[in-house]
Amino acid sequence: MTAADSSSNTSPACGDCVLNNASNLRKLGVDPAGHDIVTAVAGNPNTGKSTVFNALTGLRRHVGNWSGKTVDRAEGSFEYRRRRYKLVDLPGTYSLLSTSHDEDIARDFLLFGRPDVTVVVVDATRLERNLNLVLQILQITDRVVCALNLVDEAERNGLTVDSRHLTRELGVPVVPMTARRGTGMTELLEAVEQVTSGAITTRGKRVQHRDNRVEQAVSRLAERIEGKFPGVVNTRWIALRLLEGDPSVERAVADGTLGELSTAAVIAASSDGNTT
Ligand SMILES: Nc1nc2c(ncn2[C@@H]2O[C@H](COP(=O)(O)OP(=O)(O)OP(=O)(O)O)[C@@H](O)[C@H]2O)c(=O)[nH]1
Ligand SMILES: [Mg+2]
Repeated sequence: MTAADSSSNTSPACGDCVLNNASNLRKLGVDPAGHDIVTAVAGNPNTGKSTVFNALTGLRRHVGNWSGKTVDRAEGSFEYRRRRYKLVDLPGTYSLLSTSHDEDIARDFLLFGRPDVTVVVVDATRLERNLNLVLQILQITDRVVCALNLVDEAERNGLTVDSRHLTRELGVPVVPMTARRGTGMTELLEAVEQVTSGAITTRGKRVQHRDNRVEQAVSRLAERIEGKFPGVVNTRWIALRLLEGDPSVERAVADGTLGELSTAAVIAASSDGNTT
């Protein structure tokens, strides 16, 4: 694997993450029983997520609902190098900000379900727009593999993406692929295996704020969140959302539900009372 950051060491091997986080996953409607690794598939709409999902699971998928919602959730399983993977297809989203149910679901699953690895499928022909979501996900988790899909389309349009450079820039493996033809699938599996086994460690790019005062405000607020809700994960991300005025996160802090392990469902439910 060419991940440039194999020397860095912020992402621990996570062979036991599923066990540690099983109850949270169940609360989010995903039962990891019988699996070693939970893998989320995220990405903008129409980037080939289902194509990747189907190729990996051989179409052995179960379609359910996110609890209390009518957004389809596809789950499937596969085995690779003697480990059982559960694959969870998240709704296609442009961002993780709280502007729609789909975004809430994707965000909450990544924040509180803490999958062992997230495959973010990006469209190589629309890289700039797609990287927005990748960068947002990297603020939440380092355990990411970027599937750079639709490389055939990009080539047809005269575009070449330097995936090694992108790997260095993002700090996570970027795997070029043409999922419709099955090209790059083995490399994707290998990258997923290496990230989850700890064979390579990743250090996702963190967005730095140029203004020092913003950084200080985020740190101070994150400390206070940690003080008020000990053990809550991703305090920095929550602090940023509060500073941006994210209404669902504001509500979860104000009514104390942020401290509950079922926060995910609470945030999603309080941000939009309707099921779509
Ligand atoms: N040319 C090309 N087309 C692809 C590739 N991968 C997927 N597609 C096509 O892109 C379209 C969308 O693929 P999907 O797998 O449904 O994408 P998705 O991200 O699941 O879409 P949503 O669930 O609607 O967000 C389909 O017509 C696929 O056949 C690829 O590598 N190259
Ligand atoms: Mg799909």
